[in-house]
Amino acid sequence: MESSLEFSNSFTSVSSPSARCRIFKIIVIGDSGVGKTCLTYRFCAGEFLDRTEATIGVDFRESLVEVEGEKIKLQLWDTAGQERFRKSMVQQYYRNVHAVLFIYDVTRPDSFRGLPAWIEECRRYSLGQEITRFLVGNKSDLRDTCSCDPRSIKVEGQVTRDQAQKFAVAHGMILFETSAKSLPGGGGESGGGHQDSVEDVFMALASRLKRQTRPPPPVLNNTGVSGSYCGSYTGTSSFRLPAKKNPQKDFWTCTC
Ligand SMILES: Nc1nc2c(ncn2[C@@H]2O[C@H](COP(=O)(O)OP(=O)(O)OP(=O)(O)O)[C@@H](O)[C@H]2O)c(=O)[nH]1
Repeated sequence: MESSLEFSNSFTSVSSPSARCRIFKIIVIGDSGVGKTCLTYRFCAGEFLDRTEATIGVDFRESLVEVEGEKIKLQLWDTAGQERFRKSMVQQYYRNVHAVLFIYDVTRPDSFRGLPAWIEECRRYSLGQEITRFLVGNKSDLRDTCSCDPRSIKVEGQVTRDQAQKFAVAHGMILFETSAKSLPGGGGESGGGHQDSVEDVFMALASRLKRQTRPPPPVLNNTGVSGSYCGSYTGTSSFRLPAKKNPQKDFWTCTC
């Protein structure tokens, strides 16, 4: 059967013949509706995506960032939270991953309680604590304002930073609380607690990945677009994975 590659993009591409960059594959996972699409879109497109539909399969976004003079490409795999939209694709998600972002919604404890299942799924695909893992509580703009110290008071119906921090430590993750909706610089403090910007989260991730000394596993070029889009761009795009397997290529570095 021929590959059924569907690809549409909204990249703005500035070619840069001499630039070399490392590419890191990051999968973004968590329950449906926690804001995976909004977070990745916010980082890549710089704005809040007002209307979203449940992701089917995977959406694919990329952003080229610069960390201490080195260009790094973050390839974000925004995966479907709903089981029925994941199914046959799951194996592809977990191949050659450099980092995992576990997302929950700070206003939905059920999405926090769902995290062990996502960790277990990662473990089944051999992604353990040796992989860079960030825990991201999203929708902090919706956190109830409370004059009390949010680290010690459990706000009914919400996941406190303290709970999340304990979970993060127990699972070798770094915790961020953020909002895909908040305006940059608007509301750094939410409910008396600290709120990270979406940019902070992804730049911290890029920094962390940059420091990786050993070459990460190669990124599978499922889309066939990585090579052709190596350059200076950020963008957002969706694709369906090919129906048949593509040969793996080493995209540890690319010459644009
Ligand atoms: N207030 C607020 N709403 C948000 C935020 N992030 C996402 N949302 C809303 O939450 C809903 C779900 O967001 P999505 O980004 O589609 O969630 P998802 O995790 O990608 O969902 P699936 O694709 O089903 O896995 C949408 O209505 C968004 O507008 C946020 O930071 N703050």
